[in-house]
Amino acid sequence: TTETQDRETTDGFHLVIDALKLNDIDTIFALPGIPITDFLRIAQADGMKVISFRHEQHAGNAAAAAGFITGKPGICFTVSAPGFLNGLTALANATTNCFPMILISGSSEREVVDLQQGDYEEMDQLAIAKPLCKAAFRVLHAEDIGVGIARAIRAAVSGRPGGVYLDLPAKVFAQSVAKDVAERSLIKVVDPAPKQIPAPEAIQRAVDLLKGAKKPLIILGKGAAYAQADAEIRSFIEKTGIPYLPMSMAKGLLPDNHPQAASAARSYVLAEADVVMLVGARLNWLLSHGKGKTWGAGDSKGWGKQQFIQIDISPTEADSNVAVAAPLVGDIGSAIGALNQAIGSGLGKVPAEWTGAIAERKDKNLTKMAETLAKNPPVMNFHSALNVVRETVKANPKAYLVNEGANALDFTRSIVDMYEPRRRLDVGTWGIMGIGMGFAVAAAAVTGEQVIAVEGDSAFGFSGMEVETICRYNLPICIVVMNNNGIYKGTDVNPRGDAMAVTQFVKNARYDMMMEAFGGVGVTAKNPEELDKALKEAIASRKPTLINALIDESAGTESGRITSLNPAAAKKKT
Ligand SMILES: Cc1ncc(Cc2csc(CCOP(=O)(O)OP(=O)(O)O)c2C)c(N)n1
Ligand SMILES: [Mg+2]
Repeated sequence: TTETQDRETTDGFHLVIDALKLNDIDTIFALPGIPITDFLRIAQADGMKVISFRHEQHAGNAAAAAGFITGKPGICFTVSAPGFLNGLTALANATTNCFPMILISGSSEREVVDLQQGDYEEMDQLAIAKPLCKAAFRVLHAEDIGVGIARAIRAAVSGRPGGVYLDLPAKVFAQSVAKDVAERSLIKVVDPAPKQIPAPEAIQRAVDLLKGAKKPLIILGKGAAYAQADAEIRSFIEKTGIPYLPMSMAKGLLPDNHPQAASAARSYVLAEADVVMLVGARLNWLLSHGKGKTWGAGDSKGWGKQQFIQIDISPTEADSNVAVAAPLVGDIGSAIGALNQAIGSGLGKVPAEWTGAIAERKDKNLTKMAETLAKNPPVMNFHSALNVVRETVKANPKAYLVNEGANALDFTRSIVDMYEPRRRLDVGTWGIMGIGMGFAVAAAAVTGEQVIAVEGDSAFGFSGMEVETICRYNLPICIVVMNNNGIYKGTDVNPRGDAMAVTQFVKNARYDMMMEAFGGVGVTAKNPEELDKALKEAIASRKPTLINALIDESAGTESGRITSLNPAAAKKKT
């Protein structure tokens, strides 16, 4: 109307940017195309950091990792339909990992989609996203963009964090809105992740259980790392003297060489503990569902003797697998803070039989590992290569370590100690391949810190094209491809002999040349000395680097640590 034209106006493009900026969000991970290209150009011109990827899954993974690192929702923008679908894997994985991210996709107009009239990239994206994420919203009027972004932020970070989908039909971007109306429509979200204070009786129940324990154990999950309650957690562990086990992305919450770290005696402590306190750790497949041999039970489905305390922000997590004697519902910072309050200077000494037995097994296992690591076989294997990475991370504790693969994952998790919180980013709850380059770009772009990505050669292949993205933004990322010529190993055989075996790759592939193709540094490392030299140079130069580490192709095992999940393996067991 003339009245609107008379007053100054803004539009949907600018309202999205203003809403993100108002909520201290300054970075967007995206892949341009209809209908978001102009939006991304305007966002970049407006001072937002816009990082364009070569595949939307990796833009989405970057948004998820940014969420885990910062506690603010990472933002991923995609085009409609196929671009949206490519982003969904990252959105679903973020939701499974409880990482806060918002996937914002352009979409076709509702009237065309709802009549299925065959629009360009037509898809009912909102309906498809809903089952795969924590919350999903659509905005049809530019005046509602403020509410849409606010709801998406609050849904992503409040309670148990997760992935949120926000659907923006193309024409919303171009809608004009009177400036004064627009200003009033924006929301700066107040307290998006409110503290959830645990009930005093829940605290007391947990303390009583710990007081009576002869063999207590604390398990730190990635939820404990995400909580950014590092000092509270460290204080509770050191005041009680209770041994602890960090799950992979909780490594570094306390330094992995901490005297109370029990990772080197993992199987012993899980089977023998009598009271186990889970902190932001779910009793899922990664902890054998709290049942069976892992927990000292006779048969595979049996429950162990453990009594569980479970600190989780979700009130419905307890009893998901086995009974939880002391559910402690709340945010981890508040829960651990209240526990620290309740125990004062501590709970009394942990029985020496327990800590002594753990120390004995730790020493034995660490000595065995040191001997293995000291070997320098003629053909570099996972151990001799990862011994170099171990020393490199020890010398650069603030570096981010991205890790995926099977053997490349399992061996790195046990050999490479972490010393700082939230520095290890890996395949998480799903065990998904392909997170590597997206996670690496996010860590480098959001923190400016050096990133070392230890990649199985198969795992690297899922996101390898993003080396161009890494070079384009000149990010301090050093990729170490553990090249053993295949998935799990390179020695598989095709009995017919008429083609490579299904898990094999081109022998001694030159992944390093992929990095050189885009102006980065490519190196082949045939032995630990060459690997060490290349890693040192990459960290000194902070240049995008890919080290093609040639690994003994017979060194791995099928599926690494989870061989038993293969159906054939399970069949043999019956
Ligand atoms: C999206 C997706 N597709 C397939 C798979 C299944 C898988 C698990 S681990 C892995 C790669 C193992 O080979 P890699 O060379 O990376 O490591 P290494 O053992 O050191 O040789 C695959 C394909 C998963 N988890 N996710
Ligand atoms: Mg491999």
